[in-house]
Amino acid sequence: MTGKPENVVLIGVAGDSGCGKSTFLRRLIDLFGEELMTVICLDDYHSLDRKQRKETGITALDPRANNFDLMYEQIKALKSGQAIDKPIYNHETGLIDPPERIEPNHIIVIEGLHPLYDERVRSLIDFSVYFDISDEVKIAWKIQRDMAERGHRYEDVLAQINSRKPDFTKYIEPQREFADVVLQVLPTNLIKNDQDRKVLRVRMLQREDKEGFEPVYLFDEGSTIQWTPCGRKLSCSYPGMQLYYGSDVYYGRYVSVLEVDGQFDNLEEVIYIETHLSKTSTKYQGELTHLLLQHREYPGSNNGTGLFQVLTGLKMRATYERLTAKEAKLAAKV
Ligand SMILES: Nc1ncnc2c1ncn2[C@@H]1O[C@H](COP(=O)(O)OP(=O)(O)OP(=O)(O)O)[C@@H](O)[C@H]1O
Ligand SMILES: O=C(CO)[C@H](O)[C@H](O)COP(=O)(O)O
Repeated sequence: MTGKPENVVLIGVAGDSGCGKSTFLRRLIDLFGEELMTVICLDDYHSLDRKQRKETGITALDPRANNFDLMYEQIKALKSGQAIDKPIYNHETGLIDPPERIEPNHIIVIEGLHPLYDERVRSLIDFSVYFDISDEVKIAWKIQRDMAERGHRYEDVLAQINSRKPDFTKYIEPQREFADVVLQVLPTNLIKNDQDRKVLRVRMLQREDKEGFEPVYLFDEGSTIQWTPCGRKLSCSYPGMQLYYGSDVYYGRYVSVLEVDGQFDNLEEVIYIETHLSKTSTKYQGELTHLLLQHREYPGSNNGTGLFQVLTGLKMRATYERLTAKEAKLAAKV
C-alpha cells in the first residue's frame, strides 16, 4: 500500500456468479493499479458453509446464509481507516477458514452476490455497478465455461442455473434498483431468433440523479439517437452494428441509456465511436480505445460488454478523483 489513505473510496460490484465480475475487476486494475485497490469477495461473509447449506436447503444467495452484521461492521471499519480480520470462505473445501488481516486502502472494492442488499452496507458505497445478464446469455456463458473448462455436462449446468433462479430473483436481482450503473446484456436484435449468443445487445443504464456523476452521452445530451456507425470509418461484417442513446425511467428514476448491438470487426476503429461520445471521463482522446486494446483477449472486448465495462471503470476513477480532491480541499481549509 502507498501510505495510509486519507480517504477510503468504496466501490460495489454486484451480480451473479459467472456474469463477468472478475473480467471487470481486471479492467479496474488497469485504471487504479494493484497497489491502490483492495478487492473483497463477499462470499467470505457466508455464515453457513457448504455442508450446512446442503443440510438446511438454504442457498448461498439467501441472506440467511450470509453475515450482514459482520459485513457492515467490517466495511465501515475499513472505510474509517481501520484494519479488519476478515473471514475467508474456501471454495475448494466449502469451509470457512481462519480470518485474514485486511488493511484499509485508497479504494476498496466489494464484489459478489450482495453488495447492495443490506441498507447499511449500501449507504457506505460511493459508486456501484450491477451486472444484469439475461438468462439466455447467462446460460450460454456458463455452458461455454463450465463445459469447456470444467468438464461439466450440459444438463448439470442447466440444472444448476435453474436451481438458483428462485433465490436469484428474490434476493440478487432486486439490487439493480440501487446501482449507479446497470450493465444489461441481452440477445441481439440484429439476427432473428439468434441462438448462438455470440452477437450481443448491451445497454448501460446510468443514473441521472446521482450527485457528481455525469452520464456518458452520444452526440447530443438529452436527445434520442439511433446510429448505424458502419461504413467508411467503422468496418462491420454481418449482422452490422447499431448504437442507441436516450433517456428512460428505471425503478422510478431517470436514467441515461447507451446501447451497442453488434460487434467490432477491428478494435482500433473504436476510436471512431469514442470521438462521438461525451463525458467519458477519459484523460485524453483515445484513452477508452487504448484501454480496450490493452486486453483484446478479455471476453467481450469486441462488443458492448467490454466498451461499457471500460466506461464504468472510468466513471469509478472519476468518482475516486472527485472524492479525494474534495477531501483534500476540506483538509486544506482546516
Ligand atoms: N463479456 C463476455 N463475453 C463473453 N463471455 C463472457 C463475458 N464475460 C464473461 N464471460 C464468460 O463468463 C465466464 C465468467 O466470467 P468472469 O470470471 O469474469 O465472471 P465472474 O462473475 O467473476 O464469475 P465467478 O463469480 O463465477 O468467478 C468467462 O470465463 C467467460 O466464459
Ligand atoms: O454464488 C456463488 C458466489 O461465488 C457461490 O455459489 C457461493 O459462494 C457458494 O460457493 P460454493 O459453490 O463454492 O460452495
